[in-house]
Amino acid sequence: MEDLLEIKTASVHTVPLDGTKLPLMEHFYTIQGEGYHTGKAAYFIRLGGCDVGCHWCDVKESWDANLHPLTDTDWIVQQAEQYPGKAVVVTGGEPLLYNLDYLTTELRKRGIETYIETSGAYPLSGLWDWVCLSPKKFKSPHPNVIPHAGELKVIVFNKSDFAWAEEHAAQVNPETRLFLQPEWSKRDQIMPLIVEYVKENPKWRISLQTHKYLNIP
Ligand SMILES: C[S@@+](CC[C@H](N)C(=O)[O-])C[C@H]1O[C@@H](n2cnc3c(N)ncnc32)[C@H](O)[C@@H]1O
Ligand SMILES: Nc1nc2[nH]cc(C(=O)O)c2c(=O)[nH]1
Ligand code: SF4
Ligand SMILES: [Mg+2]
Repeated sequence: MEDLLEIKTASVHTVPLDGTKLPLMEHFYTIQGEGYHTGKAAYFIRLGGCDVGCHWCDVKESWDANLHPLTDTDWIVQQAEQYPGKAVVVTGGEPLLYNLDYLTTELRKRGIETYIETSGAYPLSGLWDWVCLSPKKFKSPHPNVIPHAGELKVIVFNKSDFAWAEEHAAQVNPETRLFLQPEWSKRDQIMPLIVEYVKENPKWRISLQTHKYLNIP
């Protein structure tokens, strides 16, 4: 019994606040599938841990940070450096749970552009060339993230999400690019509504999860 308890206790991460270690779920070089940078080669860093609780989340395996090994940030940066595409997408889970200053500083020193996918549920850390803010009903975005959004990418699960998208569009900068992305499991029902909505409200663009159609990570 005691052994078990010890193992359980030892598996709970204490993530250093200086960002020199991060819980890494997976990392892969692929094509950005969504949003403004769709089609661009990028190295993805997926950090474990999220408490936002979107019922339709397509990476629920990321939620428990303790399942994902605490990894030296220097090692992560070394992996990113090996690829010809000089852009990194930091995602999760919710990457803003962690201090991303060290990770992004080290990436930038090596001439790598830094992009983040975030719900904005926690304050912004890190130096970013592009912030994709995808706000959620389940935990509102932190006010310090909103002005940094290069793009606002709202997931449309039902009709009421259009009005909700407009509420957030009213809060971002006038230059922030606006995207509506169908929730994957509802795409067949929702896509025709998004098409009609964008034709009537052309400040919005459609974002599709193109990597899922291409069968790539
Ligand atoms: C898995 S999340 C991780 C980053 C961050 N937690 C967030 O939600 O922005 C990456 C992107 O996938 C989107 N996403 C997650 N589940 C989805 C689904 N079922 N259909 C469409 N987009 C989804 C999120 O809104 C976000 O833009
Ligand atoms: N190819 C590809 N593009 C993506 N854009 C955002 C993703 C994410 O899960 O954050 C993602 C992803 O998982 N794969
Ligand atoms: S905030 Fe992102 S990672 Fe967290 S549950 Fe929602 S979609 Fe999934
Ligand atoms: Mg994804």
